[in-house]
Amino acid sequence: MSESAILEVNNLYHTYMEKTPLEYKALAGINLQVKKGECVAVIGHTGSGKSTLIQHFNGLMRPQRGEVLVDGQNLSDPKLDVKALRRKVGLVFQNPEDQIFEKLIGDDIAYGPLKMGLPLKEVRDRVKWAMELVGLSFEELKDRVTYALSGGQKRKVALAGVLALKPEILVLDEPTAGLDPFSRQELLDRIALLNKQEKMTVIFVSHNMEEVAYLAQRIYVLADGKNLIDGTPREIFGNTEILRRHHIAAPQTVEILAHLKQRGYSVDLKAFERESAAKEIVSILQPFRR
Ligand SMILES: Nc1ncnc2c1ncn2[C@@H]1O[C@H](COP(=O)(O)OP(=O)(O)OP(=O)(O)O)[C@@H](O)[C@H]1O
Repeated sequence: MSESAILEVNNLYHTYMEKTPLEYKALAGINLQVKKGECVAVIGHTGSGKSTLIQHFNGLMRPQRGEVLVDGQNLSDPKLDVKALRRKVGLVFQNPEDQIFEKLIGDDIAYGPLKMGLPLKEVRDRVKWAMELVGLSFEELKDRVTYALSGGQKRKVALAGVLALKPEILVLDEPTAGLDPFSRQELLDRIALLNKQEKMTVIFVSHNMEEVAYLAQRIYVLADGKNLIDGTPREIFGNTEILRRHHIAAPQTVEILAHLKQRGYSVDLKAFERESAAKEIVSILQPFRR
């Protein structure tokens, strides 16, 4: 394990339904390294293996070949303490319904901390902390039933349930899928806060390049269960050749800057962050003449 990596994947393979007519190679030699405190996005076309990969991070799937190391611990170790691993690596599924089991919101979020054997006072404090972190009012919502929640609220409850375990690494599969633009931005801001203020390492899967550009410090691009490329958002989104060759959708700002460049304007394609892109656009406007 390299010194600063909190999570490392070396040459990981996974084949579904092996040795049956439905055999499918979902991962075919993936390598990935995430440093403590980083926010990393995993992108790639549908079926490229993203969800299969991240389910290895908390021991939900075990390596068939290759290895996954979390904080130096090899997840193939037969003596692996899965409970301790799941406290360290919190995985929020694509579909929140898959991880909400209790009738009341407060009970659902308290489930993990109670299973950890924490004292009731600490459980209550954690539930309150996690709910407020994701923007759910503890007093108003703790006794409300989970089945009556909207899709966005369910997503927040599922996230709070994982956060209540205070994981060091937060893994999110399509965190904002199905949310309206306001709730999406709100949740992205909460995730950014967890990464920056709480120093949580964040790994997320997304098809939404605006959200990848907004959150990620580094991006891994997968295709057919293999690594295609990885780099900073500037390296990936600023390289139209890479984007075109690998059919990666670009954030809107990159599209606008690329159109301007095609028309002969001198703009920096790497300036894709909203404020930098706005500056690039303003810089090419003709001076105002009376
Ligand atoms: N339980 C399973 N049994 C058989 N094949 C599976 C199973 N789960 C996934 N696959 C296949 O493995 C491949 C990778 O699936 P995976 O869900 O990891 O892709 P993904 O990149 O997360 O896709 P998406 O972006 O659509 O969520 C897909 O072709 C999928 O059909």
